[in-house]
Amino acid sequence: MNALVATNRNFKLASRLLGLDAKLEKSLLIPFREIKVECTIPKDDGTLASFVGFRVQHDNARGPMKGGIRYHPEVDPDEVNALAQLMTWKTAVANIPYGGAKGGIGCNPGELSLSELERLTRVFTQKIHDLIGIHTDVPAPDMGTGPQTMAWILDEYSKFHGHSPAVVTGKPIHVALVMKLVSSSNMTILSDLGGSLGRDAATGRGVLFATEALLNEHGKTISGQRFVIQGFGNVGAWAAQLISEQGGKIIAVSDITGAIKNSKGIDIPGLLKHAQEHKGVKGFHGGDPIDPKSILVEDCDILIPAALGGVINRENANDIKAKFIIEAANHPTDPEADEILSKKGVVILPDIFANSGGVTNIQGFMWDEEKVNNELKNYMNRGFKDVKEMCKTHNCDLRMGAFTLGVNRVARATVLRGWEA
Ligand SMILES: NC(=O)C1=CN([C@@H]2O[C@H](COP(=O)(O)OP(=O)(O)OC[C@H]3O[C@@H](n4cnc5c(N)ncnc54)[C@H](OP(=O)(O)O)[C@@H]3O)[C@@H](O)[C@H]2O)C=CC1
Ligand SMILES: O=C(O)CCC(=O)C(=O)O
Repeated sequence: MNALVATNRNFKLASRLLGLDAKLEKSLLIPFREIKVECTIPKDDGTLASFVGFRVQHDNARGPMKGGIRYHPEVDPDEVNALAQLMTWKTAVANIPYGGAKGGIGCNPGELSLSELERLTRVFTQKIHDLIGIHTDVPAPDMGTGPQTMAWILDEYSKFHGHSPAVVTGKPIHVALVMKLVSSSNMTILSDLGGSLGRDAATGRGVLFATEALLNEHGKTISGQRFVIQGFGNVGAWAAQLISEQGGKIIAVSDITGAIKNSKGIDIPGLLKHAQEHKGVKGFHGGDPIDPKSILVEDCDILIPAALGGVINRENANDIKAKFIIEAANHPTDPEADEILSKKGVVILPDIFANSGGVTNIQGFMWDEEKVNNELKNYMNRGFKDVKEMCKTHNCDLRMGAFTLGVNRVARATVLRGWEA
């Protein structure tokens, strides 16, 4: 199902549960602004390459819009629209004073050199710089982008507006981190560009805290549970590392290069090293290769999709064996799959809560990492309690609990601000 159709459907279900006025519903659904720009760059060999970049600013009733920028071949306007809308509900679920936005460029970052990626990022920033900013819209990393991308945006934006470190979040902590030469274990507290300690791990750490909160409610702990993770990038790899540190057994992992399985539990630090050295999980000797297409239906307790959207759908929902699905990716589950899984008794922790750790990690105080992580845990626990409260009020599942929570908060802010021209 098209990502926007699916997201709109969930929004409308929540709107009906809340009894929102039809005109308010319509106003919440239409994005504040949609930007589409042409980005042409000279490639390293002197030829030209053209790409299309998008930024959809969905809603700013609760504060400046906020959301990642994705570099991926499948980026399309409907998907960016859906992801922007999800950001609006996500920031509201997290109860932070931000709205929602999302951006992306249709490109394959793996096929571009570092200098080509830098040129592309700078051209994109030139095209959108007057529409983003600390009080309007604050980008961050998403699939295919990271701290280095944010540093280039900061630099390009600052040429037009003066030094503006707060125009993006997810900035590098230290140049060595950008170059991926250090890991969190020996992370320095130097912050060359004002990056927040813990942001790199924040989404994965939020996934850990969200999983703990859910399991706790079911009388379980992370320790001893069998996990399968699709995607071994920023979110998937951090989630894997942190979950395995808590005694969770990661039995299968996949990325674009392939998938590996080890029923006794994969050595995650070993896999991280391998993936860095070989640009992917393929060829790791600590497990057996399996068909990446089967990763979502592997026998496990907890499935964590941490890559693309729409991967859990009516084609595979019936075959899923996990008892819990933690949506680290954005909109990994189609509404049709939601229905099938609900009938099977599978509990789904929805994206707009489960992966909100990244966007929650905004602070300008240069807190130490322990303080950042403690605050994140508090936010995630509070969020889970709030979502459960809405489930009780509206007699609904966790996805609708999160949607009604987010939509209600945004609707209230919208009504309070009014429409007078
Ligand atoms: N970064 C963040 O802070 C946040 C991200 N998210 C969401 O989490 C998800 C992952 O984002 P992030 O970790 O940042 O992205 P990354 O680009 O860092 O990692 C994505 C991972 O998914 C893998 N992948 C891509 N396509 C496939 C596929 N078809 N099958 C299996 N694996 C695949 C990639 O493989 P390879 O590297 O080999 O291409 C990579 O391992 C996205 O849905 C994103 O929107 C949500 C909240 C915040
Ligand atoms: O940190 C942010 O602003 C948003 C991260 C993001 O894109 C997401 O949560 O999907």
